[in-house]
Amino acid sequence: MNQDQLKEQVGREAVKFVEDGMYLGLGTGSTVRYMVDALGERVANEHLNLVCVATSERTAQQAAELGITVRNLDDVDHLDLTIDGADEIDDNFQGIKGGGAAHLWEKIVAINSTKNMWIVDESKMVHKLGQFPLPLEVIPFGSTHVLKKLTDMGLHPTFRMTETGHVMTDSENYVIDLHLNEIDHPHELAAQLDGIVGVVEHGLFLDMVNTVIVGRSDGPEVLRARD
Ligand SMILES: O=C(CO)[C@H](O)[C@H](O)COP(=O)(O)O
Repeated sequence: MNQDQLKEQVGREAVKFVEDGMYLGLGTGSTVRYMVDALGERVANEHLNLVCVATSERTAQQAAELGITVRNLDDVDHLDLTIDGADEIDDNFQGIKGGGAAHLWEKIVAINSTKNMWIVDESKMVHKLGQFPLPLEVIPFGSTHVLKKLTDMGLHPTFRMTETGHVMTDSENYVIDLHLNEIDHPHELAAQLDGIVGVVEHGLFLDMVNTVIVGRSDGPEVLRARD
């Protein structure tokens, strides 16, 4: 099975956990895209009553086009479950997210969700975080000074760019990626990054996920991370 097939496999597996009446958070990314397609099929075929909150404009649009009810986070009082992708998950179920520049909204939705599930192909499972560049969402105003500070801290930052300029998030902020190779102490790094004025949010998602579904050639593996 290739990577796309594994992503589709976990996307389809994840929607089996969705129950009628749920308030559901929808993540962002290519794996989530398959999940939302599968969710749309269930909504259409089984007439499920769901209320969904999306973590990006992209996901909101896809879901709405499939006839899934999408509301703003501020218009719901709770979320039962959020299903999202991830860029890396380590042996302790700590994660890096933000490859799709959506980690700010993803983290806000995640912390307001009773349960969180991540769906990944097996290439995302690592022993130690850090091979994947760690994304930060930063306020454009003064961001070159934030970049310099991060450089001085030895964190090897680069702005995430397109051919035409800065990658912009849905909140119209920039993204800086930290090229770290290895993150020995994720909690300490998270605390350091939380203290930098101008950094809105980082892509370390620590102690957050309850269930991980890993796509493997011999079938999806469901891992329980925490209650
Ligand atoms: O954090 C994310 C977006 O900000 C995504 O969940 C993450 O990048 C995984 O994406 P994909 O499923 O396309 O590999």
